[in-house]
Amino acid sequence: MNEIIIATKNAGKANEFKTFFSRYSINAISLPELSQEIADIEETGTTFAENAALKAEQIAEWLQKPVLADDSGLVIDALDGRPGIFSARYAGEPKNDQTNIDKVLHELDGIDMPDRTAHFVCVLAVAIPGDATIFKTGFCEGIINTEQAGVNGFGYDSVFIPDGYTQTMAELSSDEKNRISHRRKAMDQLETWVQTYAAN
Ligand SMILES: O=P(O)(O)OP(=O)(O)OP(=O)(O)OC[C@H]1O[C@@H](n2cnc3c(O)ncnc32)[C@H](O)[C@@H]1O
Ligand SMILES: [Mg+2]
Repeated sequence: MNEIIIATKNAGKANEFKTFFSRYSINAISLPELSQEIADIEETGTTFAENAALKAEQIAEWLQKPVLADDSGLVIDALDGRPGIFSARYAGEPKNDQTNIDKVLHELDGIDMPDRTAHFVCVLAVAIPGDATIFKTGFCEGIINTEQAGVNGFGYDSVFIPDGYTQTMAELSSDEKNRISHRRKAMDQLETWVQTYAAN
């Protein structure tokens, strides 16, 4: 079976990519599954694209193989776009989904539903040794609930209600999330590349 390395240590993301790539009979392999230990890449960029490129290009260089990286995050309008590129570590080190959620809910305290609009962003970078890096972006619009609900997914899913739904992303099945998510939308943009890769 064809393989692709996914430059992530986030198990939630990795599982979503495994599902997406299984449609093309491609085995998506995340960093903790490799036999060699891969050091953390510092996400020093100022945009999702810069951080996605840092992750994909450094690991493609080390492994001399095509590598896909995902840099993603939650952009909340009432917080001037925060946590944005800082989503993973919004409440500081070590990164922790629950303390990040607590911080966001606290900062939105007193803000009514219509003003709690937000969107998830996913930027994918595909780095191929010797080639120009490819970038694709996807969005998922919604609102931040006043309380947490649901246990599926990861990150901020338990407080994010996608537009057109009454449940949080964490109350949706993984199939449903994978149909509407920012990550899925970005993967849809990458479809032509993935089809070519699968055929080789
Ligand atoms: O860098 P890698 O190793 O891929 O893992 P990470 O978790 O640090 O990933 P990012 O740097 O891209 O930060 C993304 C953060 O944005 C949030 N996030 C991204 N996609 C999400 C999703 O589908 N559902 C909920 N939260 C998400 C979540 O807090 C992630 O930790
Ligand atoms: Mg990260």
